[in-house]
Amino acid sequence: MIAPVTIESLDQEGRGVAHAQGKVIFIEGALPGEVVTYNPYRKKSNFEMAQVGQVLKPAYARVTPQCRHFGTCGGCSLQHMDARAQVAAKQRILEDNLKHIGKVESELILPAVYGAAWGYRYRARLSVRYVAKKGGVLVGFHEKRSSFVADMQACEVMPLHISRLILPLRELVGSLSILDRIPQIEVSLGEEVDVLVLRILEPLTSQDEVLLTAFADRHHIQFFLQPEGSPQTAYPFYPKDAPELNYTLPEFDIVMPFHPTEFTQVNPAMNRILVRRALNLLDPQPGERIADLFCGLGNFTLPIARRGAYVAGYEGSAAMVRRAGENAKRNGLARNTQFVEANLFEINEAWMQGQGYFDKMLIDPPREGAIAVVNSLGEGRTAPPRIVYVSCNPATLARDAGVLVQGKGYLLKAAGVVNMFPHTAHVESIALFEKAAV
Ligand SMILES: C[S@@+](CC[C@H](N)C(=O)[O-])C[C@H]1O[C@@H](n2cnc3c(N)ncnc32)[C@H](O)[C@@H]1O
Ligand code: SF4
Repeated sequence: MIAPVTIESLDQEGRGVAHAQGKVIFIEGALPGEVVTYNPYRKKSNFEMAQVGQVLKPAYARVTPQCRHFGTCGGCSLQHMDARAQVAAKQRILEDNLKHIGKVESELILPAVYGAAWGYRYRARLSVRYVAKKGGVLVGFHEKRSSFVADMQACEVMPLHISRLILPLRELVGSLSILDRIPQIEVSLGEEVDVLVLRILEPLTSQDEVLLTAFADRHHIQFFLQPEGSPQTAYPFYPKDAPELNYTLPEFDIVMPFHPTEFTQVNPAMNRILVRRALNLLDPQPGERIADLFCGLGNFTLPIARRGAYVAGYEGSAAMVRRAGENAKRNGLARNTQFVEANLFEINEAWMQGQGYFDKMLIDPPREGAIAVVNSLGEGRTAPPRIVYVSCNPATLARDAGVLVQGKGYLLKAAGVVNMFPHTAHVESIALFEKAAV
């Protein structure tokens, strides 16, 4: 029998970490401080992956998971932990990454930002699969460590009215002629309309169209269809005259229209707080020239411009660059913004110098981080005195922080987490860097 272990910490996937017989054991479902038994499902010479067995001494933070699919569905990994304790654990993950990967410490730890723990998820990519054995169609996230679609009936992290659509959607797809040719439904919720993008590998029949139309009317949603590979090709199917898909940032008087397959932050309530915090740290002033790198549809660019600064937004997707330009116009901010298409993973110092001097810079990269960006910053006066870095991956933030602090003469003034993805292991964080006085 395997001896019980004491859990020392949480890893980046939300697993408990313990040591036994010279190996590191990563245990799903175990929390720091707990004494547990475990069942290994993968054994290597220096580590094991395991599922929790018995919890012999539970942590104070242990709670009963709210969702009946927790444990099977791969969408959440921390529902057995109190939501506030999750944030504290994520803060620790951020600090540990900064210390061990970046070899830096933040002068100030920003208080963590909390929001609603349930019903926050306004974007989701649901897989669809016809499973004869289950007697019909499944619509849901993948099961943990598997390509099977979970037999989901409701989802607690999605808004209730959308969670309630899961069973009707299963029935709807099951009644279509192409029930085994619909691999995915993308959920994209706005303030005035809820969109479901149906990926279809074969054309619909006229009877299918009648069924979709009736479903949209009954449940007050808009269907988009995506017959080809590229998400940008998705087009409104029914109703064609639905209100536009958008989110708003009332504090900055901004309306942000978007296409249902374009990147937007999954948690719009938290996004408002994230933008406010980023702007407070950046403190843009009229007359300043600011860069917004990985700007997407202008989520930070337009609020910065609203404060009177001139902002250059840089983004890799041509469609998003177009969208950001349209959004700037729409909000009366075209005159103090410019958007540039650039692959920011492949820039160098000469490119950065060619963009001219920036007083400040905001960086919000994908999980890979922004190593080329930080390496491209000059060491002298050409580098912006202040950088706000928004990150969805503490490991790459820590790596880039190491370059900024050890290689480019910045100080890490503040860092903290924003609880953008409750019950998942994802950590959203924000950091402020300033040039050390010379
Ligand atoms: C985390 S999102 C942030 C978007 C935006 N700041 C927001 O808050 O909505 C990262 C953005 O980086 C863009 N991106 C991904 N790879 C890129 C690359 N190599 N060069 C430039 N932009 C890239 C994506 O298209 C996406 O818009
Ligand atoms: S993603 Fe939804 S269905 Fe899956 S465990 Fe989380 S709340 Fe439950």
